Amino acid sequence: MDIQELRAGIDAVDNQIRDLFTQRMDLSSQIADYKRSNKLPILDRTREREILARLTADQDPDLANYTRMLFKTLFDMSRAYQSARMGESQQLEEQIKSALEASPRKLPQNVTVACQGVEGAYSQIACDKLFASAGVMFMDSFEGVARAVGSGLCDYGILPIENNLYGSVNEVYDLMRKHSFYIVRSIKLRINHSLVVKPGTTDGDIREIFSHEQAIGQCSEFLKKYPNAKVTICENTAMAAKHVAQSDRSDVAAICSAECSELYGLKQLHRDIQNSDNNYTRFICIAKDLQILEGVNKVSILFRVPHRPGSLYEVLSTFATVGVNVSKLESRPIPGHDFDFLFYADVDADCREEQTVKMLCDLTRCTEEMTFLGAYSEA
Ligand SMILES: C=C(O[C@@H]1C=C(C(=O)O)C=C[C@H]1O)C(=O)O
Repeated sequence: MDIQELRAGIDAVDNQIRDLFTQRMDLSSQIADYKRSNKLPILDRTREREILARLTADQDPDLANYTRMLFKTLFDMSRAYQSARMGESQQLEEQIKSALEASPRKLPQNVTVACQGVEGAYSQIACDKLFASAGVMFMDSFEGVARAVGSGLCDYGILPIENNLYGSVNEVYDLMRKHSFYIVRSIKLRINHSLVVKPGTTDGDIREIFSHEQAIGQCSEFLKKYPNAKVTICENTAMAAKHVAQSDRSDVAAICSAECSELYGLKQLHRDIQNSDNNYTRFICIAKDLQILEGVNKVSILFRVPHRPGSLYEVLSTFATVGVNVSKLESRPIPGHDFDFLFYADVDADCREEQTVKMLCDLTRCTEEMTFLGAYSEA
């Protein structure tokens, strides 16, 4: 057969592919309508896997790889079509616009704020800096804080998100996907830790040291001076201090703040024991509904991109196109999904600007999943 005939064959096949593609996209769009009415997510990975398995089952293995590539691209396009149909980006735009009109200018003061731990926790110190006269409710866990805000029990919640020496508080990042809340403010707190004991306990007595794992990590150099002491992780530094204060033992110590030491009647045996003086923890203040307060200059999002070359690049280039700096990019594995990751990004952008809203809408189109976590300023 000569090349002209072969190409005529390809043209005929292409016409069929084009018509079948149109038909497929039309069906996909109808599925989008069904999903919208039934509140179902766009992505159905199980269904996609089933399609790939069925189509490649009796194919030559070499060709099966190409079939997989072709259909993964078709799925991407089909989901993008569904998301445009469902108006995800339009919903986001409207949500931001109505929050800009309805939000208070500043954080209201006579409110209830959920903090993890007990009196004296660093979260409470962060809370005191943000709210002059808030009622604080202490929760057992970070998840408890997220739940208290989600259920409306508390107006706001404070959660630690990262430390510049020890890194991210992974549990809090994981909560952002599990619970629905928005970041409305963030605050950077300088952290100075002390080794505290009950009055009378001396360095030579110490056999066990209690603290939160972040504080233990931040004081790892100092802890080398106590090779014989067991290090025990607690939920919170304030809980560690309370535990030491209430213990009958005189061979225990805690790592916590100076404020906490005073609160529980303990003695600071050593101050400023963190590995570096440049030790900061960022806390986020969360609310159930989106609130965009005055002076916002940061935006946080959570997203997932498909497993194909260039998909993360596409997201990053969306930021680059509008000249937006990415101040943090974190990835977290998705529980139950092998080697599937979620990305969390903090970007320096002003949500009151049209181009930021447009950028966020563009992101809903080039990601498989994208959640707007809030627009806020950092103190
Ligand atoms: C069309 C659907 O939505 C998505 C797209 C799919 C496709 O194009 O075949 C399959 C699964 C979903 O991720 C569907 O749920 O069937």
